Amino acid sequence: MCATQLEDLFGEISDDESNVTDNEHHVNNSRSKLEVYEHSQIAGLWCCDIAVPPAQQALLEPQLRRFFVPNLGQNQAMRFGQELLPPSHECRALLETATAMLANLSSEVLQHRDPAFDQLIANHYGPSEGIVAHTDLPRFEDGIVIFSFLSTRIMRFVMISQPHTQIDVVLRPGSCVCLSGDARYKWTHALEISDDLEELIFDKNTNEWTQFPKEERISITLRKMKPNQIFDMKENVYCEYRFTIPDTL
Ligand SMILES: O=C(O)CCC(=O)C(=O)O
Ligand SMILES: [Fe+2]
Repeated sequence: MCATQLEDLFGEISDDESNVTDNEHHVNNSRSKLEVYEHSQIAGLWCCDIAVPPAQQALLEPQLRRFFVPNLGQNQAMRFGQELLPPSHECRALLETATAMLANLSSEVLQHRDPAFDQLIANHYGPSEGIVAHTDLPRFEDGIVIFSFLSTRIMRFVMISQPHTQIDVVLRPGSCVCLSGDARYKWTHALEISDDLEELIFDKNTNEWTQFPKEERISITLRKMKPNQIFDMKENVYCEYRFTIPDTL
């Protein structure tokens, strides 16, 4: 997708790099004009702070909420195949952005895979909910894209070979990360499960710690299954990790 097409979908996308620190490996992704950078400490973690501009977040919110039935405790939904999201303008743009994130990866195969994604997991978190440390299952290809909505949360990455190496990545509403290579296979990722009502986040622009209230959060994770994996899904052996609400996986 070219820049103009993405701008048609999402409106004008800023090229302003002024609030980005020097130690991040920057890529001016000419294909999409998304401002994408590789995390300075986690190889293969590609970040985009403004993947979904605020106006589009507002339009997407009611569409994403349809994945969940909160009063039945249904806080997760999975989709497989070609129709992962509702056929709306905003959802199409979301998928295009996710696909554009793959363009940063070094593997040509990952950059051009078709379909780019055939599995979606939508997660709804309350303030005390999270997800335990895990790596995504080997049945998924490399190149996993996670969008964040509604509130800011910290995703903690831990290097598997050196568990004391822990890096907190701030996931703001409208941001997106792509896990590939080391970030996908050599680090676990988690969202803290605790009754704390706030999270402390280090703001690299001001060099100060800020407290963020933990609020409702929705994430959309897009992945591509490895060949011959769909059948296994039906055997209900999908996940090795659990939410705080039992029986969701
Ligand atoms: O909800 C998120 O931000 C992360 C979800 C995740 O890691 C997963 O479903 O494997
Ligand atoms: Fe994950």
